Amino acid sequence: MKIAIAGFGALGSRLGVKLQTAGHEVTGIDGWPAHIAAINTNGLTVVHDDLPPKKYFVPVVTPKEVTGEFDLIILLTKTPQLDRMLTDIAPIITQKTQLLVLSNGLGNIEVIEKHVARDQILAGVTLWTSSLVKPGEIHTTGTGSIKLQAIGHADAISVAAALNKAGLNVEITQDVLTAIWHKAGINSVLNPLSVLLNANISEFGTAGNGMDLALHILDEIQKVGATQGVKVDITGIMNDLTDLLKPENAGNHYPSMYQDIQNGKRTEIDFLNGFFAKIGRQEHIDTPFNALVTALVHAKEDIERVKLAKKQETFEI
Ligand SMILES: NC(=O)C1=CN([C@@H]2O[C@H](COP(=O)(O)OP(=O)(O)OC[C@H]3O[C@@H](n4cnc5c(N)ncnc54)[C@H](OP(=O)(O)O)[C@@H]3O)[C@@H](O)[C@H]2O)C=CC1
Ligand SMILES: CC(C)(CO)C(=O)C(=O)O
Repeated sequence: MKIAIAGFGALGSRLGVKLQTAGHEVTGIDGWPAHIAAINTNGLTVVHDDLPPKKYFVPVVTPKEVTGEFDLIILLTKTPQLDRMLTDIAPIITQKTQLLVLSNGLGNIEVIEKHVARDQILAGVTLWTSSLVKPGEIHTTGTGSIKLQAIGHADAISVAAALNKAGLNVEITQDVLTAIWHKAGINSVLNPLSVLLNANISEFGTAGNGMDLALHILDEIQKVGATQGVKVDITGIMNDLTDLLKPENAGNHYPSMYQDIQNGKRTEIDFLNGFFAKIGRQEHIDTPFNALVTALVHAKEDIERVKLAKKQETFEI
C-alpha cells in the first residue's frame, strides 16, 4: 500500500519504519527541518531498548513538497496541530485517499470532517510508544496495539490488514468513540502525572498513592462521559494502566506530554483533562482533579518555556 504519515515525529517515525519494513511504500510528512534533513541524509536511527541502534531510510518531505497519490494517510500530529496539517496537505488528498487518525485526545474526528468526507475517515487509538530524542533519532520500547473503526464507509478491513502485515496488532472495533474516551482516560492519568511527578510510566507505578490519584481523575471522567452518552469503564482503564507499567509494554516510556514539556512545546492537556473539566463545567459536574491537573500542566508549560528561552539566551552569549 502507498502510505503517507503526516506528522513524522516520535510515533509517526516508529510506525513508518514498521510499515516500510513490511513492504509498504512509506513517505513521511513533517515540518521540522533538522529532523527531515537528518533522516534524508543519514537515515532514521532507531534505538529499541538496549539493542544496538539501527538505521532506516524512509523519505521525509514537508507538506509543501509532498506530491503523488496515497492509498492511506496516517495522521500523527499532536492534536492542536491536526487542522493545520490537513490544510497543508490538502493538495494530495483525493476522493480515494483514506485518512486514519491515531493522535490522542478528544475532537480529532470533528476536525477531519471539516476537510474530507466521512467515508474517507478512520479513527483509532494506539498503545505503541516512541520518544524523539534528537533530530533523526527515536528511542522505542516494548510493544503496542491499535484499535480502529471506519467512521463512514472507509475500508477498515484492508487498512487493518495492511497495518497487521507490519505487526501493528490492529483490532477493528465497532465503538471507536468509547475506545477514544478510554484511551483519553489512560492519557489523562499518565501524561499529566508524568509531567507533574517527573516520572516515566513504571516510576509513576511506584508512587504509593498513584492509583488513588488515577481513580479520582477517572471518576470525574466517568461522570462527564455519562452526560455525553459514553460509558467509561474505570476497571478496564485501571487494568490497562497496570499493564502499561510493565517494562515489556510501556514502563520505560516517558509519555508524549512529558516530551512536549522537555521540548518547550504546548501540550495536549486541553484535549484530555482540560476537555473533561470544560464539559464538566457545562454539565454542572464537579471536576476538581481534572481542572487542577490542567491548570498545573499549563503552569508547567509556561515555566519550562521561560527556562528554555533563558538557556538559549545564555547559550547565545
Ligand atoms: N509518542 C508516543 O509515544 C505516543 C504518542 N501518541 C499520540 O500521537 C500523536 C503524535 O505524537 P508524537 O509522535 O509523540 O508527537 P511529535 O511532536 O513527536 O510528532 C508530531 C510531528 O508532526 C509535525 N507536524 C505537526 N504539524 C505539522 C504541520 N502542519 N506541518 C508539518 N509538520 C507538522 C511536528 O513537527 P513540529 O515539531 O515542527 O511541529 C512533529 O514532528 C499525539 O497525539 C500523541 O499524543 C499516542 C501514543 C503514544
Ligand atoms: C498512554 C501513552 C503513555 C502510551 O501509549 C501515550 O499515549 C502517550 O505517550 O501519549
